[in-house]
Amino acid sequence: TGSTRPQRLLKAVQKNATKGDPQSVISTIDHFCRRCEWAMNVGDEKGTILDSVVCEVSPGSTLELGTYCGYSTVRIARLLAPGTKLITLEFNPDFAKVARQVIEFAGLQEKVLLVEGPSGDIIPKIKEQFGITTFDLVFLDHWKDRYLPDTKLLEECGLLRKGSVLMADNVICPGTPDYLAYVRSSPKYDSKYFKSHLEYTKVEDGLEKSVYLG
Ligand SMILES: O=C(NC/C=C/[C@H]1OC[C@H](O)[C@@H]1O)c1cc([N+](=O)[O-])cc(O)c1O
Ligand SMILES: [Mg+2]
Repeated sequence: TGSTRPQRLLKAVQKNATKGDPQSVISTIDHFCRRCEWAMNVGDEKGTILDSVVCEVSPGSTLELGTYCGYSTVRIARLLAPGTKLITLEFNPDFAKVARQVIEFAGLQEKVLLVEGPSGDIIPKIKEQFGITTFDLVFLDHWKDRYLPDTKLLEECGLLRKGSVLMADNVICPGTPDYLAYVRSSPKYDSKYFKSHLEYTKVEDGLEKSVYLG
């Protein structure tokens, strides 16, 4: 049977990027998505905004929801300080298989813990299983109807602290209306919209940065 898009994206990385060079992996994926096949990576325009927030927060502990092919995993992990880690959750085993290879090709496997399974099941186990107290940064990029329930779950599990930053992709396209209404109206959050475009297109999309106030 034929290959899948994630597999073709991985082949492009293995062929064109430089092993151990995260920037070349990022550039190769962006080129592949612009010139060959669109794929749902956060992309270079929103990625630059995400980079600036990662650098500002300089997180000791980071959670990513929705790994897909590992593009944003590489973007974030390349900016993390030595000794700090990123936990990324992916439900789809085929995506996880590709992502592991992309992350390894970038040479970032020591900074990344990829956990396969449904976020709703994994989040309540994170404290005990991975020795995390709270997350300094959370990047939400998984199923759009899971952003709100998983955010409430993070609160309930005591995984957020005063100042924890949530960065949410796709708040306009495909859209996460219930999540957006929640973080923009709740007194527990200070929320700000970074207007941009859907990856590799001219369609409006953006990132919502929400600081947990405790
Ligand atoms: O569904 C999106 N992301 C959620 C990913 C869902 C898949 O990955 C996690 C889960 O295994 C599921 O199979 C998405 C969709 C678009 N889009 O334009 O359709 C753009 C984006 O940036 C997106 O993150
Ligand atoms: Mg996305």
